[in-house]
Amino acid sequence: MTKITNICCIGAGYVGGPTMSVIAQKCPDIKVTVVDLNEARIAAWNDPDTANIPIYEPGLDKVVAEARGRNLFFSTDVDEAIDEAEMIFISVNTPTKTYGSGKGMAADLKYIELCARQIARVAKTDKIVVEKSTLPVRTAEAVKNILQNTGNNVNYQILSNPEFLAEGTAVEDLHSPDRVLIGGDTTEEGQAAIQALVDIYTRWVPRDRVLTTNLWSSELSKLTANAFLAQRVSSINSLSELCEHTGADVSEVARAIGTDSRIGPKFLKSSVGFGGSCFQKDILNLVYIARSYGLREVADYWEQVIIMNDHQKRRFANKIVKTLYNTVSSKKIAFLGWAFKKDTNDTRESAAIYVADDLLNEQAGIAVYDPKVAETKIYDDLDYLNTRPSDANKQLLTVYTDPYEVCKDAHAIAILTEWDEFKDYDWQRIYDNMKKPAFVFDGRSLLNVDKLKEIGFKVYTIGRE
Ligand SMILES: NC(=O)c1ccc[n+]([C@@H]2O[C@H](COP(=O)([O-])OP(=O)(O)OC[C@H]3O[C@@H](n4cnc5c(N)ncnc54)[C@H](O)[C@@H]3O)[C@@H](O)[C@H]2O)c1
Ligand SMILES: O=c1ccn([C@@H]2O[C@H](COP(=O)(O)OP(=O)(O)O[C@H]3O[C@H](CO)[C@@H](O)[C@H](O)[C@H]3O)[C@@H](O)[C@H]2O)c(=O)[nH]1
Repeated sequence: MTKITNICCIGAGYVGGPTMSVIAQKCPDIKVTVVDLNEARIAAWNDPDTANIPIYEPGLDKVVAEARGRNLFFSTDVDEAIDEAEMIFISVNTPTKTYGSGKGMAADLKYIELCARQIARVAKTDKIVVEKSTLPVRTAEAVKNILQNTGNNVNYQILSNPEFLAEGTAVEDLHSPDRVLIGGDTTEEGQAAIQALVDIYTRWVPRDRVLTTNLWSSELSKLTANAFLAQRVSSINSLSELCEHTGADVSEVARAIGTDSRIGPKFLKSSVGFGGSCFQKDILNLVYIARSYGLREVADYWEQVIIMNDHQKRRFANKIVKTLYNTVSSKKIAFLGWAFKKDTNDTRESAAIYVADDLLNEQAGIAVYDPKVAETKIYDDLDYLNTRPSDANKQLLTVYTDPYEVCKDAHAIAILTEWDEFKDYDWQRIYDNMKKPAFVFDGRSLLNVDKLKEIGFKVYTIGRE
C-alpha cells in the first residue's frame, strides 16, 4: 500500500471535525478534506474567525487555525472529495431508530448506507474506507457488500477505527489518546490497509497505544467501552439513593472504592444522570443486538443501566417537587446548566432536558442559564420531546444570559451541569435576591454545601442525607 496523501471525511460533526483537524495538524503533508451536506455547518467551519467554528471544544480553534487552508479543508462537494481521496472516513451520525423495526433501540444506519452507496457510485480508484462512526458489530459486512456489488470494480478495504474522544476534552484526547483501535481484514490486503492507517496515527501516537484487531472485535469494543463507562455511572448513581437513606455520603463511598486499584477512581461521580449523544444510544444498540441473537439475559443486564439512569433523572425532579412542599406550580426554578457536561455546547440527551420536562408537567416556571448553549437549542430540545405545544414551552421556560438574573426571585436553583464558573459565583448575592426559604438542588455535587448552608440556603446534594 502506498503512502496516504489524500484523506476525505464524510461528516463534519463533533467527531469528524475535531479528529480530522488533529490529523491535518499532525500530518501537514496529507490533504484532509471534511465534507458535509449541511451547508451552514460547513460555512461555520470555514468562518475566518475560528471563534465561530460550529463546535465548542477547548483548544480546537487553535488547531483549526493552524491547519485550515494549509492542508485542512471543509467543503460541501462530497463527490469531489471522495473522488480525490485514497482513504475515506465515514463519520456520520448513527442515531437510535425512530421508526420501523428496532424503533427506539437499534442504530439507524441509513446515513452510513447512503455514504457507502455514494462512494460506490463516485469512486474510480482503489479506496480504504474507514468506519469512524460508532456502529453495530458486523456493519462492515454490509458496507463491504454495497461497495463490492454496486461499485465500479474498484478495490475496497474496510477498516473499523472507532473514536473514543469525550466532548469537552476532544483535543486533549485526540492529541494523547489512551489507545487508537484499528480493525481490519486478516488478509494480506487487509493488513496493508491497517498499516496505512497505523502509519498516520503513529506520527504522534506511540506505537504501543495503537491496537489492531479483526473488524468485529473493533466494532464491538466501541459499544463495550461505552457500556462499561455508563455502567459505572449508573452503579454509583444507584448507590447515591441508598446513601440518601442511610447517612452514607456517595462521594466518600466513591473515594473509598476508587482507591482500590482494581476499581480505579474515574467515572464514579454521582450525578443527575448521564447524558450525551453516545451512552444511551450505544447501550440501546447493544441491547438490541443481544436480543437479536436471542441473548435475553445479556440484553436485560445492559438495559438495566438505562433504566437506572432514567430513574436518576426522574428522582431528581421528584425531589425538587417534594421539597418545595409538593408543588412547583408557578414557582421559578432556576437551572444552572443545560449542556450534558461542562466545556461543551452539546445538549444531546442532557439530563437537564428531562428534568425540565418533568417540572414543566408540574407547571413550574423554569429559568435557564448555560454559558455555552444557545436559546434556540434549549427550546428545540424541549420541543423534540413533543410533550406539549412549542408555544407552551416558550411560555413556561425562559432563557437568561446572566447568572444572577436567572436566580433572581427564584424559589430554587438546580445545578444540572458542572460548569466551573458556577463555583465562583457570589452566592451571598444570589441568596439575597431569592425567595425564602432559598433552595439549592445540586445535581452535580459541585458546590460547597457547608458554605451555602452558612449563607442560609437549604441544600440538597445527590447522594447525601
Ligand atoms: N459525539 C461524540 O463525542 C462521539 C464520540 C465518539 C464516537 N461518536 C460517533 O461518531 C458518529 C458521529 O457522531 P457526531 O457526534 O460527530 O455526529 P454529528 O451529528 O455531530 O455529525 C454528523 C454529521 O454527518 C453529516 N452527514 C450525515 N449524512 C451525511 C451524508 N450522507 N453526507 C455528508 N454528510 C452527512 C451530518 O450533516 C452531520 O453534520 C456517531 O456514530 C457517534 O456515535 C461520537
Ligand atoms: O463520573 C461520571 C462521569 C460522567 N458522567 C456523565 O456521563 C455523561 C458522559 O460523559 P463523558 O463520557 O465524559 O462524555 P462523552 O462525550 O459522552 O464521551 C463518552 O462517549 C463518547 C462517544 O461514544 C466516547 O467516545 C467517550 O469515550 C465516552 O467517554 C455526561 O453526562 C457526564 O456528566 C457522570 O455523571 N459521572
